[in-house]
Amino acid sequence: MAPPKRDLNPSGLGRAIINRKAKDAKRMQESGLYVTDADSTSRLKSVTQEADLDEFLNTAQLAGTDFTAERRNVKIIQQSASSSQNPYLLSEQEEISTLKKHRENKKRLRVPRRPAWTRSMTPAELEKQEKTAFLDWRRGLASLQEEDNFLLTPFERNLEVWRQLWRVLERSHLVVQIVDARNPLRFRCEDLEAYVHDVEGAEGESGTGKGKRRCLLLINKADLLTATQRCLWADYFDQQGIQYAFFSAANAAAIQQARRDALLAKQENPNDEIAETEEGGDDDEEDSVDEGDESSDDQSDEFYFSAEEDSPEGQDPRARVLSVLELENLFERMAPDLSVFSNSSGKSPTKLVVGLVGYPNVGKSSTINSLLGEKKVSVSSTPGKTKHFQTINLSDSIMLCDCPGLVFPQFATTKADLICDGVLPIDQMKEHTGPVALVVKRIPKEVLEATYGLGIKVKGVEEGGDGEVTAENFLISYAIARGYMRSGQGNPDEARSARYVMKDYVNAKLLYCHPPPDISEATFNQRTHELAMIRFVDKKRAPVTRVGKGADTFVPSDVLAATSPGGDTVAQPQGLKSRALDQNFFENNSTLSSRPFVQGSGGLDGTTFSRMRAYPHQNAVADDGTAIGGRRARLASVLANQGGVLGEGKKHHKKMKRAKQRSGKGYDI
Ligand SMILES: Nc1nc2c(ncn2[C@@H]2O[C@H](COP(=O)(O)OP(=O)(O)OP(=O)(O)O)[C@@H](O)[C@H]2O)c(=O)[nH]1
Repeated sequence: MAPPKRDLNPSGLGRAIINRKAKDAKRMQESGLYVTDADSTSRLKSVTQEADLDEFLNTAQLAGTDFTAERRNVKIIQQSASSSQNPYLLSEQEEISTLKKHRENKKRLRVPRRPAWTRSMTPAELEKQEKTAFLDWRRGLASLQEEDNFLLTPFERNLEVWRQLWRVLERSHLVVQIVDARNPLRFRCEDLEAYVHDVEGAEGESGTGKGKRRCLLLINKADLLTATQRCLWADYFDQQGIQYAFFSAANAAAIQQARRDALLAKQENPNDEIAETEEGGDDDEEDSVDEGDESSDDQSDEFYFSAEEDSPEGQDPRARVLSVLELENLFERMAPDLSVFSNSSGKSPTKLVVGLVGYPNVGKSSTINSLLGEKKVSVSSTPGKTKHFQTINLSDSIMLCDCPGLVFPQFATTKADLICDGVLPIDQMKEHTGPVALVVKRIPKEVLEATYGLGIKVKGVEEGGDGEVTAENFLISYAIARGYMRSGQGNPDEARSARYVMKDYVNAKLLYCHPPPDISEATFNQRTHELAMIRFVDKKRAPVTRVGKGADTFVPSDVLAATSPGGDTVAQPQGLKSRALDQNFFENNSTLSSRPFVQGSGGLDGTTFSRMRAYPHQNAVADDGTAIGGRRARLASVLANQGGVLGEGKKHHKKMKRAKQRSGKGYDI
């Protein structure tokens, strides 16, 4: 008898393992991780946050040696004792002591230096030397983080990106550090300025220009500051002996666009008189819009302040927002003598090279585009768009050198702060209460309400609150006004709302500017908030508000809210009458309490709202509180549409049997 045939099932375990291995290898190749000889594009991927395993493997790879892994000790993070204090933020006292520690340890934060090299070195030797120096640098920062418990910015961890910076610095004669005007000190890297003075010449021209390079701090997005704020910053930078200039790439681009439009109109109607706009004119009027400009959903492209330009502060030349021509002239004025950069054969550079460096998203590409007067460098609101340094001829005498955006190693107080500054990406935000708590602390309630057309209910002392807006009650009001509900019980989706709010904050729709040290935050931002109120004065308010979290605390606006003189519906503290009304409503309509409140006319067909009818695909909760889903939910939705009732179990619905009808007599209905 022939032996039984072996089962040659091609989809067996062996094949599954092979497939999985092939897939994993492909994924790793595509992600640029776990490969030792990656191509140039994946090597240039900016790495600012690494998972523990990635960090471990990358360190091992940089070291190029054997390693032993040590299990880390578990750290227990204690929550703050005070209940009103957000555990993800620092208390006032903690913040003071943390900032003091930062000042004391400032010198330990360094930009990685390119090790000295000679032409006689082989590429392999050079590579090894750079990797070793880089690894030492990373070890120093790791000790700051782990042994001294400092929180650092998610600094760039890819050696290849730092190499780009080294090349830009070597080529440049003037290094322009671009910072965001809303928080210049967050984005200014002091050690970079120190490094610029140590940089040797390019391409092995050792010694050329060492100590001769110049630095300029370009405060971009200056349209977001008032003239008074710019003056206060000017005072601070003057005291510190820092060379600075205010610029607004957005304003410059808007002026250029207006000029192009005017030219186009002139070409179409040659007989029309068109007022010329002077580039680099003496007044700031041209780069301004009316304060009461129509509010829009994306205000990041607009520029804000104009009225103050006529004030004494507006006349202060130090606070002036430079035009494109003025900036170009400033580059030339600040340029060092180029003959000191002459190479070994005595040849001096013919063009001034201006290096532009800074954090991602501070507006380097926008600044270059405005200098060029046309789109040459792609601009994006996603940080890290510029990947490779580029050189661009600005004129016969100036060449620009654009560096990829780099997160420098700097101290931070909390992760929430880093999200607010746009340094940590919002889409990867895992905890939203900290950043939003900072937003509600920085932006007054009236401004939040005016910006979004909301009425935010705050808890008074008798309700267990402190009368201040919390992240939670702001997000709930926002979610309800926008209709952002979580599937399931229909509770407000705070996490989703937080993402939108944080994007508005980072894009300056919710505007807050950090003051120079020792200046009160509230005083510094007072005018900014007043202007925001003017901008959003006509915004309509949402007619719904809430008093607490969860379906059982949702109440219709007409029960809780009082109508303001302007006709808007705003929340008022609950009076006795309202409380009695509430009690009556919830106690006598207990079945209603498990239903979400929906603004407008009840159900989709104008009748009472039924989640089954509105969202038959979603999980639902039966009256007894048990979850119903899948087939049962679908069935329930059909029944609800037919006016039927969901029974106890499956059996009851097998056939629509005629059930015994009760007269209702004997029941107390
Ligand atoms: N309000 C205002 N927004 C600006 C200004 N300059 C740039 N922005 C905005 O800031 C964002 C980032 O601008 P980019 O020019 O792409 O920034 P970048 O520094 O080149 O970014 P990377 O390519 O990531 O390094 C964009 O949304 C710009 O519209 C400005 O002067 N004022």
